[in-house]
Amino acid sequence: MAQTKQIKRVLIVGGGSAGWLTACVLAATHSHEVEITLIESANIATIGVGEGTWPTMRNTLEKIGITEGEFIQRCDASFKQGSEFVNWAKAQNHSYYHPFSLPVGFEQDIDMVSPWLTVKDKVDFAHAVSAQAYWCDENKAPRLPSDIQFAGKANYGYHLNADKFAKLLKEHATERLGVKLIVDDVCKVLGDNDGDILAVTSIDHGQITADLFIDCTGSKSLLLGEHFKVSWLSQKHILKNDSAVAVQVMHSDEQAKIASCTKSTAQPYGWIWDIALPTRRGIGYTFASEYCDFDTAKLQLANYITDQGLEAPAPSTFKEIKFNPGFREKLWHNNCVAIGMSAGFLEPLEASALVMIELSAQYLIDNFPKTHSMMNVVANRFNAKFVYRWHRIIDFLKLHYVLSSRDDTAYWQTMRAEHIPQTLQELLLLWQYQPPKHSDLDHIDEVFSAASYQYVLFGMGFSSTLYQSAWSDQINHEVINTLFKQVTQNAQRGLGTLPTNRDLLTNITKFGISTI
Ligand SMILES: Cc1cc2nc3c(=O)[nH]c(=O)nc-3n(C[C@H](O)[C@H](O)[C@H](O)COP(=O)(O)OP(=O)(O)OC[C@H]3O[C@@H](n4cnc5c(N)ncnc54)[C@H](O)[C@@H]3O)c2cc1C
Repeated sequence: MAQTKQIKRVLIVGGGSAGWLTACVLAATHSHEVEITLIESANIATIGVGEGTWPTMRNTLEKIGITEGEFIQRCDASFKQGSEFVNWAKAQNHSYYHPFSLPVGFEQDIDMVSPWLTVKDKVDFAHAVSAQAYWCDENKAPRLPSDIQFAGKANYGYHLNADKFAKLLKEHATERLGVKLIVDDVCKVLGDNDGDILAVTSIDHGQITADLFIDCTGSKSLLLGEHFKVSWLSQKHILKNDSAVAVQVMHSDEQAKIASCTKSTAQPYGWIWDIALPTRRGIGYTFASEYCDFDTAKLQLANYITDQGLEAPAPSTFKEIKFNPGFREKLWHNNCVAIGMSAGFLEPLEASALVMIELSAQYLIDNFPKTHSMMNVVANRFNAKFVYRWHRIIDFLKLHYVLSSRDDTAYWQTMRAEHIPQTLQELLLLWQYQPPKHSDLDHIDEVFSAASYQYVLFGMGFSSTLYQSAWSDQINHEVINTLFKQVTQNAQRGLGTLPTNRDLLTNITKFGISTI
């Protein structure tokens, strides 16, 4: 392709959450300058899981023009305020929150960790620094019925039905944003003389040409993986989970509580996610096949479900999923960029996959290549940024295992002790002397901020006697005590005024959400 050739036609291959989210984001901002086509197969299923989002999804929905009311109603969605981790630090009677809102004082760079350590036996870290922890205890929604769309009393994301979400995005992209849809199977990828992709060949539509190709074909990665042979960097030595069983479970009754955080409960060979939607719960066990087979995992999952007072569904409805945790050595090669599972996937912990799709799509629209020569520069910068991000996600996920004192199986012993990335080892050493702060991480737009590290570190029971001297010498006690008090006052106010997730969602079904 000539270096000055303009990029006018984009072909997105694959219509899962990655394909349709990317199509919407791109079309909402660039449809006047580029023609956007998406090809999806009617025969190859989407992965059909991925039901927890980050708060970034509010911004994404607003940007692409889907109202919050429509999204909630169409996707069977509920409000998510963070994650609860049960029995990760030890095998029994332990839980902590990683809420989405920042710890009080964090934005002002006030160290709340050192003073909290002096009272840590009375209150856990999340409840000391975030009202959101109290609201999660009571399954509260993060917003009032009168709040305008996408606004709330705390930072929040969503739980959703993945199939319904992809359907809504598809409808929005094709009916409102002008994305052209081709339903067909891609059977071949054709290269040109410069090594770029010239076209994909599909069974019924023949050759489909474009200037830029976006590989959203999931773990198949037809373009970047199969055609360009860009290596998959497996991270299984660090994060051993490579399998999952997922199932949909009915609520015990129509008025059952809808938890406002993802509940992640550690198991002998992995962990179980539990996501409550208005009509059902999505529950699954992700585990390491090196230590556990599907039958054992299904049994442990069924036990979890019945322990929750729910009826275990028929064994035939348990969906088996296999994946190889990792990411591609490059995410953008020549005129092809991979977004979604084709680019990478580590494991469901902390729901970092959809947000990587949102970040990739955002980067693409912020730096949309106008010509082929610009594309080379954008590709290099994209690769540097996203390879860095994959490494930081690995660090953060590994942190959850490294800090565990579970000793019940070889799985936990290995996950805790082996193959800890050097960057994480250094941070853990640093944090023995000082609590995590913004400047400990290299980028201003880190996927996981120092606040998230604080929640997980201190939720898991990490402690240091070295911080306390700093607190007693330097910190203004009055300011700190006022901030701690602010948290409990805010928590009490919210407990008195915020509806439960269930009540708010019922209200939204009847009255919608104000858009102005
Ligand atoms: C167990 C598990 C739990 C997860 N939980 C979460 C979570 O809570 N939060 C989160 O953010 N993420 C989660 N994820 C990740 C999330 O599911 C994915 O990132 C997301 O669904 C995007 O998938 P995708 O669109 O890349 O791939 P897919 O959904 O697999 O879509 C691939 C698309 O490519 C099409 N395709 C493939 N081959 C061809 C062909 N030859 N021709 C035409 N089309 C083709 C398919 O038809 C399909 O439309 C989870 C993943 C797993 C495995």
